[in-house]
Amino acid sequence: MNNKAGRNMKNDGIDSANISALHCIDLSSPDIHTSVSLLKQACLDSGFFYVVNHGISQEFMDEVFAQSKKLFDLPLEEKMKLLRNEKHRGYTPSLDEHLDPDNQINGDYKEGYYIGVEVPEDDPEAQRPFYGSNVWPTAGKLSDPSNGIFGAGAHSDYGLITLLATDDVSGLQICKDKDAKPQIWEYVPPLKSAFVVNLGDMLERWSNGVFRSTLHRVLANGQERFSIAYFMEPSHDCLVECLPTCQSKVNPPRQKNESFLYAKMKMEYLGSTKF
Ligand SMILES: O=C(O)CCC(=O)C(=O)O
Ligand SMILES: [Fe+2]
Repeated sequence: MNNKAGRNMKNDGIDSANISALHCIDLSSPDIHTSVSLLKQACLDSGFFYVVNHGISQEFMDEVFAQSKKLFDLPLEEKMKLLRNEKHRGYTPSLDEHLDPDNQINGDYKEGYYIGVEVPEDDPEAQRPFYGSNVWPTAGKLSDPSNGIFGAGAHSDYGLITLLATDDVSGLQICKDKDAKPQIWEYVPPLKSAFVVNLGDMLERWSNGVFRSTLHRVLANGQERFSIAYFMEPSHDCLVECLPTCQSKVNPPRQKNESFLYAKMKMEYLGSTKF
């Protein structure tokens, strides 16, 4: 994903909002008990946390970001040859996506490039929604929330877990209480070599609302910004049913059991089924 903007600010633009203090899970730590308790606390609190020492080398990540920059630096007409298909794979130009229509005048200013599990065109699986072949191969705006201009509008991710790698430009914000008035947005600052991890709606649903899928958005601060998100999801047939440890007589399951595909399509097309 690429957020471009036309002018540089004199700082990184993060002085006007709170900064979120997220837990950092060190996968190389021998102290599993502490890691597990930090992880649980993060899942209960906001569903957002950092992961470090995850085994993916900085050199590899630098190379992935360099390739991403090369792709987004191509002239628009070249990128349009990779335009997203009906399976949501491929290039999404600036303003193509509209993650928060209630609060956005235009679409998201970000550009995107979506790929998923590669399924050959002649494979029966390729006919299923969201499955299929991948599409292979600027001066922008400063965000202005009061005028509905965002790099990416407010949304929560609908899958299980999202792993997000970003460059060192700030932009991601979370809102832990979506019903608060006014909403309070906190920056999640980039942390070198870490992935930002966040839980999606399906995990919130699985845990009967115990684990949190938190609203987030991206503000463009005047600098070019690159991020790469990996959305982890169960198979389409997987039944999303409330975990036994997350229900009781006084706290019965709040959602019906549904296949992941059905629940996902409902969220996509009929609006959110979040608690
Ligand atoms: O670019 C970012 O920091 C967040 C992207 C995001 O929220 C998403 O792709 O779902
Ligand atoms: Fe997201």
